[in-house]
Amino acid sequence: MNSLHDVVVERDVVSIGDKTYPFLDILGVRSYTKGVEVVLCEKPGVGCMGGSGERRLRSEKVAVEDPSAVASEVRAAVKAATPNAPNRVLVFVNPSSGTGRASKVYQRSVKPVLRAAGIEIDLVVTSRENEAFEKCAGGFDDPPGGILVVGGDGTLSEVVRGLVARDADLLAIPLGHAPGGTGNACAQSIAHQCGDACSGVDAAYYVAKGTTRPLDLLRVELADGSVVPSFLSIEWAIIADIDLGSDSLRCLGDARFTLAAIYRLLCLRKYCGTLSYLPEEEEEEVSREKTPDSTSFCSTRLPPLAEPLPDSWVQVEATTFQLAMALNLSHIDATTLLAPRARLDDGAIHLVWTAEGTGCCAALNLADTMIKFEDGTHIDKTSVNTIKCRAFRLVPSRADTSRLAIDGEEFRGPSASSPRHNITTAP
Ligand SMILES: Nc1ncnc2c1ncn2[C@@H]1O[C@H](COP(=O)(O)OP(=O)(O)OP(=O)(O)O)[C@@H](O)[C@H]1O
Repeated sequence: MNSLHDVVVERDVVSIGDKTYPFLDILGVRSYTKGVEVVLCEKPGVGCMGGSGERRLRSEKVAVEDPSAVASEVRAAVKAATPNAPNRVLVFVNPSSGTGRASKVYQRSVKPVLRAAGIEIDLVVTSRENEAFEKCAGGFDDPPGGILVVGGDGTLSEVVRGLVARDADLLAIPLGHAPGGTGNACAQSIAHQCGDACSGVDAAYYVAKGTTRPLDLLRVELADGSVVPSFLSIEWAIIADIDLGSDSLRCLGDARFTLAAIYRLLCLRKYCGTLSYLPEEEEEEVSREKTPDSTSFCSTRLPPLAEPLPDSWVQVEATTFQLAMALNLSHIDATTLLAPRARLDDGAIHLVWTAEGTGCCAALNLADTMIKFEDGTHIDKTSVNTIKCRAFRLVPSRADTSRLAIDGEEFRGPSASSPRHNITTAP
């Protein structure tokens, strides 16, 4: 039997000898004396087509007459089936993420997948805060075919901000997030929407295959005139206090959020300000000033912060809040499904707020709301308001000392003067 008979290429599958594999499951193939070894990355039990279990790496040997000819033919067929697969990927590993979890995820899951796919790895193990930001903001002589963050949302946020600071066109480089942090909201939201497992192997697999999905980016204008990109969330009120206030408990992993939530519920406070939004159907107002030759992130315009909002905006009646946050993605960590209807590229901001009072009843109701975050059923409660909008403006009252987090990182505005935040989507 010659090599041509050893390989039969069809639309979605390739047969080697007496074995048949979907192209999408094959990461690589190498020849040895008596045959070829096929490296596969499959969903357990069901091949590449279904199931939500974590993908697994395995290899299989198949005896063939002309191993090197068969290996080259299969490689060429796989390449043709995945034309966007990158040759080189920049990988950021934050060794401090998730109390050291990221380094293990890189060694055990990410590196073996990228290596098996024959992808060159430019590895940056961050040694301090802002290193990923500076590396991306510095630009690339030879831009990588993809960037994979092995860490948490904070490291991913540094990469996004760095790319935007350098040149918003760099956002065209595919980004991946291998969950190595504490919250891993981005990886979890992608897995939730795609019906996949939230795992390092899955994230590396999609980067290796060049499989992408568009993701909206929010443009946040702060009172000091700065503009910050956001892919995940804008937190204010109790959630910001829980998230930022538990930073010193990072060593506890996920448990830090539970402890901080209990403390905040026991010492419930009011958060004062005004919240206005541009309803989802008012799309034109945000998009009409986009110029055709620049990216939407840079060109989207909102009413200046010093100016009143047009009539098409809706002002929320309440002026004291407990919960008030905006989501671009469904999750804010692995188990908090705050915006169950959010899709990666729906062009909408999902606002969630409650405006109860203080005291025991309010605390118990809020505790019940937070328990329901796990499966997203909080949106069925009458005390929880959820709105899909195109843009919103948050103006904390002058006396309000609430913290503001963008993608989980604290941003301090010049709160003494005019603490306003103007936020829009740039899908
Ligand atoms: N070597 C390092 N030592 C300490 N901090 C670092 C280092 N490298 C990066 N950082 C900083 O660590 C911060 C937190 O990292 P990251 O968000 O990845 O992990 P996490 O907080 O555990 O996860 P999550 O944000 O998903 O909850 C980042 O904002 C980054 O600036």
